[in-house]
Amino acid sequence: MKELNEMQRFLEQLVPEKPKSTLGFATPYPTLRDHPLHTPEQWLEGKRTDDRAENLWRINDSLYDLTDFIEKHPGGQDWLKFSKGTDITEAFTCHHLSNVPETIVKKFYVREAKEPRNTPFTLKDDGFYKTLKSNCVEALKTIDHKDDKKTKLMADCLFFSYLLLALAAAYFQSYVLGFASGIFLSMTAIAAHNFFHQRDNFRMHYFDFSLLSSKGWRISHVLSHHIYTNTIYDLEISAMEPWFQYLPVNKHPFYRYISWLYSPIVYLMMLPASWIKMVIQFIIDGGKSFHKASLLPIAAFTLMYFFSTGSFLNFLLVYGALLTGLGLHFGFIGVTAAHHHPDIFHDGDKPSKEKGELDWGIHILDTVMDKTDITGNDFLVLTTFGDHCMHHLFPTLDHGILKHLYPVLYETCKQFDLEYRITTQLDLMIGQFKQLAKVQGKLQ
Ligand code: HEM
Repeated sequence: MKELNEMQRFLEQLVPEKPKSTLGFATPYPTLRDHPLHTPEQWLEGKRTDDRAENLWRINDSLYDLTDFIEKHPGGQDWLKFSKGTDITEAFTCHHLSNVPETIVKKFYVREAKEPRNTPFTLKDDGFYKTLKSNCVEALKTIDHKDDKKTKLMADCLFFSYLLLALAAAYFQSYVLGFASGIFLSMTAIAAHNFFHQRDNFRMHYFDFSLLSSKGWRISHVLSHHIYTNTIYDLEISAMEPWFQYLPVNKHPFYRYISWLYSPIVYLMMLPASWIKMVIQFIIDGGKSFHKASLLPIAAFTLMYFFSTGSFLNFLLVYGALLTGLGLHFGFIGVTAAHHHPDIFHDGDKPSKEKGELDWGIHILDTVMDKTDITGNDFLVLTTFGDHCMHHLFPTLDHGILKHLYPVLYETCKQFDLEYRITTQLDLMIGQFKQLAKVQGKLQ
């Protein structure tokens, strides 16, 4: 009995503390944030409840009915279907570099919103982000765009290398080849991330082979993580809880330090768990969120089995080696990409505010650190989430183009007296572990 009580006390201590935002969202705790499934669809459902968009699309304080534009949207239908009933101000501003969308959207104006926005972010015409954007648009006129062809070629080569290695692994029953194909699949998926940010294209579906979903990531990564980076509204933060707790709250030492040891296990489980959660979500919503691309990993699995020369059990072990290479590589590169370090803002830290307001672009500068040893190498940039600061600020720009815009970023930061930060991959790796152990927000 005494042992049972002690066990219960221990388990109670493991329940994570609810994080509090220091940014000032009007709805201080996101609806459905702690649902155990953490699916992208649930995140959207919570956002619809919190965003005060009155079942329409909200940009600043105006409401629009874009129903008739969904099928005409040049970026693809997903974006407008997903975002119905939400505030799309930041997403709308950072996804378009031309003025055309601003002109078109006026046709769909309905009325002003009843309540102020839920967000602490601003996007003023003379603020940092919009100034940077117009400087970048000017610079883009003189930039040679051939580098995006190189990016496409690299993504295609990575995909075919993964496929060849996977088939060879099945044919020769080789765990080493299986593991190597998993690493190539992870690099393919990271490269494909460049493409699901853009208008619909076939390369975005390379991502789906990794058991992750390009459609799901357009919500969890593009609409959640990119806009609400490192805040309580960032699904890439909440979906990792309780195992990885990056926000500075009171945490049990188990999560602070033992997470350093169990990290590789979480990396291994992350992708299969995400695929299973996606299937559960299909069941919950009666197939509404189903999309054909989620069958691609099954097709690849079947093709591998077709090439397999050994027993089914042996084939499963080879496939397990592929999943091991995939999970370890993707997990490690993902968590050390750019966002987790004690010097990087996490909700609970003191934000840098400009005249009491937080320009969204400044929030991105606060939550990203680039990597000195990656930048300048097109292949590494594409396969390790490199040039991440510019990518967050202009997500539809191809990764091959981003490097040309850094001089504009340095100049605009100087103009606004802001700091652009860059460090080494090793520092980010160590910093990620330190951030997991961090319990107190940096308030100075
Ligand atoms: C959640 C909000 C939105 C997102 C995430 C989004 C995303 C995108 C993306 C990814 C592209 C392709 C960009 C490229 O490949 O260069 C695009 C293009 C475009 N979108 Fe949207 N969009 C959104 C809302 C809207 C709205 C409300 C309108 C207008 C009513 C609009 C009009 C356009 C137009 C005209 C283009 C063609 C490119 C351009 O002229 O900039 N979008 N959008």
